[in-house]
Amino acid sequence: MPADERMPRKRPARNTPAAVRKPTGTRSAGGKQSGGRPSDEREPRHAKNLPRRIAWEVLVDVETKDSYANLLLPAKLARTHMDHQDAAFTTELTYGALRQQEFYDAIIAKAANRSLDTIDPEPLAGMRLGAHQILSMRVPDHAALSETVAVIKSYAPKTSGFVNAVLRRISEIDRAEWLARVTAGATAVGEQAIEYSHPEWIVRAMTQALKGHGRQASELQALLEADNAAAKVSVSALPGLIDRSELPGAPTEFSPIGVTLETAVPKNVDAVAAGRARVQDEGSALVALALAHVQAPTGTWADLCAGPGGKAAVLAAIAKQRGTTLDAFDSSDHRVELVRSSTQALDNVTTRVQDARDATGPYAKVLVDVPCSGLGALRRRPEARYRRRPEDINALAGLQRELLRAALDACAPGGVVAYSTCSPHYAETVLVVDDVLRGTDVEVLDAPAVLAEVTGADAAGFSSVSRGAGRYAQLWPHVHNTDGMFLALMRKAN
Ligand SMILES: C[S@@+](CC[C@H](N)C(=O)[O-])C[C@H]1O[C@@H](n2cnc3c(N)ncnc32)[C@H](O)[C@@H]1O
Repeated sequence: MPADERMPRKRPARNTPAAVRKPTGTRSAGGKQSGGRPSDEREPRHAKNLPRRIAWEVLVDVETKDSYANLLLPAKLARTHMDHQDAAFTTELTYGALRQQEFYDAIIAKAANRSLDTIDPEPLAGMRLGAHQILSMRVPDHAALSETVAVIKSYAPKTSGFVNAVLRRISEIDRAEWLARVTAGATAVGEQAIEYSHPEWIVRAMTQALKGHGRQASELQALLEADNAAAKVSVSALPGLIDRSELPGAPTEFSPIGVTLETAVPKNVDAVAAGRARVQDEGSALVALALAHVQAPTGTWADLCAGPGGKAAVLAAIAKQRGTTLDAFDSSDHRVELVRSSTQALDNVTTRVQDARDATGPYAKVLVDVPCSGLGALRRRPEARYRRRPEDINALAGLQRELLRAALDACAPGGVVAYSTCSPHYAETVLVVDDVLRGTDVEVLDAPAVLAEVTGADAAGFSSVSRGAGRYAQLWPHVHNTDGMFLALMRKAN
């Protein structure tokens, strides 16, 4: 395929208003597929059009089986022998179509002149895939159409004419004109929801999060755009096991132990395979590094919500350098298994399948990286935004508070607790810490200043300058190019 097919097309500036919301769900029309999908085992290794076929399969499974694209796609790619460019093209097709699904669905509903819940998942996935190539990538329209329809023809032949007709209609006008049509009459929030494919409640929550953490509401567009951009793949070199200079890629901007991989595939990096380095968002690395950096009494450290083990691996590596050990808890067997794998190169970790609310300690340092909505990591989990519900925030609020209280209880006098989320949502971050600390003599440490010492960057850039006198830290995808991690550091009284 020509090189420029693989490049995302630069998005033109947005314009006008209106509504339309996609329904998904049970389908009846659009033709039932009759070809059936082959299992991966039967795939010809160098099948023509493999990127589009794999992308289409992932989209169908995300829609029909609630699969996670960030788990399914790498597994499928690992079974092929694609070169780096084709793998990147497949990833852009899949993640791009998912990230902008609400926008494409609004367009498909208009172009097909029918409600989406009357379209079967297989042709719908083909339309989303085609729409992404036509409206957001530099794929020539004729290739986007014919190659996408060819995939549908092989596996759902009775629907290929329908997919072809809809994609043809989509290709007749440009993205800006479609945007104007599908947003005509929408409220300002509704318009942003469609244009950036974020459910309205998330648009509102992000606006509130920006304001709540002391930033400008005018940054919203940049934040939503960052959620729709491909996230870099970064790897952390576990301190004491390997130096980042020994890894391929460029040094990360903030984390002193990270590199950004440009062309290397993580599983092909020996140090990753051997457990001496780990794929990890830079923001996650910074949370672990910040806790490790703060002075505390000697003694064992704990990670109360450790699975799958990214931060635990960094903490354990540093704990080993300091002659101490890490207790890693998780309530899920499977997640503890992942922690064992992430810390395979270290011998100072005890894993515990246990509800961390029963942790006893005392621990010198405690990380509590609580279960959260994940709204800060939408760029890495492209379908998560459609699965999350506003009520999830309240559902997690009690557990988040209980886990933070348990962390403080399990912490030794004079010890340090780090509370973190991969969400900037105000109710999961500032409100939890403020609530739990009210009436206690726990000291809130200056997390932005600690991050400044770890990174060499200016503390103000990390600060959540709302409550907590600027002592909480909030990272942002559109500012730091990291996941949206929140960090509060606290010292228990002696
Ligand atoms: C945000 S993830 C942690 C990510 C991890 N720190 C990392 O960096 O790889 C939250 C974890 O908390 C675990 N969890 C949820 N409730 C828990 C509880 N009551 N006790 C211990 N772990 C819990 C979940 O199974 C999940 O693995």
